[in-house]
Amino acid sequence: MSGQTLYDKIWQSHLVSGDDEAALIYIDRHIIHEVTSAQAFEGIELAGRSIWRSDSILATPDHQVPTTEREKGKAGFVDKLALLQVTTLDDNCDKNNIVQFKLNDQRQGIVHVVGPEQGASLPGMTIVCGDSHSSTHGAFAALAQGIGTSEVEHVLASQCLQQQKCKNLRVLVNGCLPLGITAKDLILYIIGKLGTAGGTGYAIEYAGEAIENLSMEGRLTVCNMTIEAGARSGLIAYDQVTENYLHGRPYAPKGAMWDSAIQYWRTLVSDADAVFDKELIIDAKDILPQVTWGTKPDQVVAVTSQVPEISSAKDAVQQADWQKALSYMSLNSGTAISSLSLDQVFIGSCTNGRIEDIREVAKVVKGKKVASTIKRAMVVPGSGLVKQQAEAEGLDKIIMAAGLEWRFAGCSMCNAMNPDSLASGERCASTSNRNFEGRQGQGGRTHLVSPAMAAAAAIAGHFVDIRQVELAQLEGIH
Ligand SMILES: CC(C)[C@H](C(=O)O)[C@@H](O)C(=O)O
Ligand code: SF4
Repeated sequence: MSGQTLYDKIWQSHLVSGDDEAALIYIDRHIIHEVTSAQAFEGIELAGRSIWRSDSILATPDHQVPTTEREKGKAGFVDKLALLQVTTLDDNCDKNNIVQFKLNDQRQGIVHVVGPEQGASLPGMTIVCGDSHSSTHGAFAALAQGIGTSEVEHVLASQCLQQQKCKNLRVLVNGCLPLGITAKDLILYIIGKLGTAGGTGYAIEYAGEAIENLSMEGRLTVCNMTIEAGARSGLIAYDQVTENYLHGRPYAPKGAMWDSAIQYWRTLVSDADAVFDKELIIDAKDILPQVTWGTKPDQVVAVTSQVPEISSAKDAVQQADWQKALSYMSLNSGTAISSLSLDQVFIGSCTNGRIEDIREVAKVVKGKKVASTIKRAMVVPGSGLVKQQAEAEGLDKIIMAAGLEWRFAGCSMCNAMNPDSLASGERCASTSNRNFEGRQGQGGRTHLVSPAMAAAAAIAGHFVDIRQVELAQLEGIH
């Protein structure tokens, strides 16, 4: 018999009953936010049930919170429906003894930034959240996935989830990422290769030298966008990087508990003889800075290339798809990506709202000014603690001196469920994860990029090859 994959190991240790087709798995950690939990709590109440394990739940409001004037608290909400959602989350958490980092708590932030930074997302855990980007937490060698509101209710009531087992897909990234190429470029490149449905039915394990060399933040970025390739879960093996990151975090085990936890965590790797159902092998040195041109995350090219020719699409279906995307994005085939001028720049989200991302941005914009043609460029930390850390390092000052706005934590313009959005027709360089039609505001046009690429675009007013910027910076130092 061959060895087990990391996914198989966690699956097996959480299997309560059933088989691969219809299983019941136990859930260790449940993270909730204001958008997808209200109806679940209501369902529980109507059925006369109670919450099975309140201490497995961590809550924070993120999607609908305004990112300005946080000092006003709830009086800062213009949208009364958004306020009702946040207040309902407060009520549900208070009533059920659920830990919540409320609006004015320094620890508030985007669920997928908060869980990891608190050490609430731990290796070997099954982690769910009523949110599609829950795959993020799999970076800790955990089985993490997004669930729907009815499943949120199921987990609240029973601590279990009904599941069909996934097949195993390994994405092996050999070699080292070249200068200027980040985890974001890597995952956009992978999605470009896999396609938005390439991961459907699979749990993806990312492995190889380039993955091992990523920081925990970078790994979170990679796992975050797994859902954009159609897979619900993305995982990365446990190693020293994972261990160093978790040590001392508020929710991580302490003392003797830590010592025994790491003994178990160190087994959370795929066995050398594990068999994967499918494999994608990538050479890290082939990756250039990525920019999406269309309305799906797999419609992506290198910053050095052009908007593709329709005739190069693989079939008639894709041709029609590309045509539609070009028309929505107001682009012509053959246009150089670097010639696209931008109206707005958004830096933040659960993909790229962590401290390392903000450091990258500060490095690029330091001593420079946002181009006069850019209407607005904003940096939105993924959590209050990221904001606090950035301010302690003086990054906010550098960012504001360059003319970018410095906001309070939340999802912000990632999906515009709050006051931050694009106006119709505006073109935006965004560090978020989705470029769907209307995602950042009705008629808005989104190009997904890395934080450094977004920052460089804010300064230039159009896309530039970050490798040139970084080379110039290096030459400036010598
Ligand atoms: C609001 C929520 C259900 C949604 C999701 O699950 O993805 C959001 O986070 C998003 O990214 O669009
Ligand atoms: S930052 Fe964006 S992708 Fe992440 S949870 Fe919020 S809306 Fe969803």
